[in-house]
Amino acid sequence: MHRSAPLVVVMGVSGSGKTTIGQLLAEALDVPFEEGDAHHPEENIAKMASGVPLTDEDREPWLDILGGWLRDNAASGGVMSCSALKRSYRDRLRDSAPTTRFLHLHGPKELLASRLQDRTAHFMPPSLLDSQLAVLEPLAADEAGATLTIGPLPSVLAHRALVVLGLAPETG
Ligand SMILES: Nc1ncnc2c1ncn2[C@@H]1O[C@H](COP(=O)(O)OP(=O)(O)OP(=O)(O)O)[C@@H](O)[C@H]1O
Ligand SMILES: O=C(O)[C@H](O)[C@@H](O)[C@H](O)[C@H](O)CO
Repeated sequence: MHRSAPLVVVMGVSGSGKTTIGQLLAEALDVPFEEGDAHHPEENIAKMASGVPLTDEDREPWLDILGGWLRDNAASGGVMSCSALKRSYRDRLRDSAPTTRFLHLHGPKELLASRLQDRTAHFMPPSLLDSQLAVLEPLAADEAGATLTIGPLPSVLAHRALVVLGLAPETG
């Protein structure tokens, strides 16, 4: 059976595990992984590091760069981490790459906060979690993709991701 190349954006608020799960998923699919945060303009990183949330305008040029990466990798496949907090942001990415599927990593605030507290040497301060959660528009039923709750181990989540996204190897 013909299947189009897997093109996945792992989305969610800060600390939800986008990078961790995205890397494992890319490995399992044997496609490149791209860290969305690596494409933020320096001003965006400085803003977040100083404890100020990004605005729609701050995110626009960044989303366009990420959309370009998705477009360039649509034929061969890829996995990218990107918070993609709002529906309008995801629409913007889909405009560039219509076959994009989203994996939304979703979890309780307490768990997210404890992960951010434990994580050192990262520009994103735990204090921005509230603003991330306030802005988040969960993946809607009409958007291609799936949502996973983040409690289990990364390897378990990556395996579940393959299944819920319909990307697990066919059997039989
Ligand atoms: N399923 C998991 N179980 C336990 N710890 C996890 C899990 N997923 C991620 N972590 C840990 O939680 C922290 C946040 O994970 P990660 O950096 O992957 O999240 P992120 O969504 O990419 O964050 P950000 O967007 O802020 O960069 C890391 O220290 C990571 O090791
Ligand atoms: O849209 C945003 O506000 C940003 O992409 C953030 O989500 C961070 O870059 C990321 O979570 C790093 O911690």
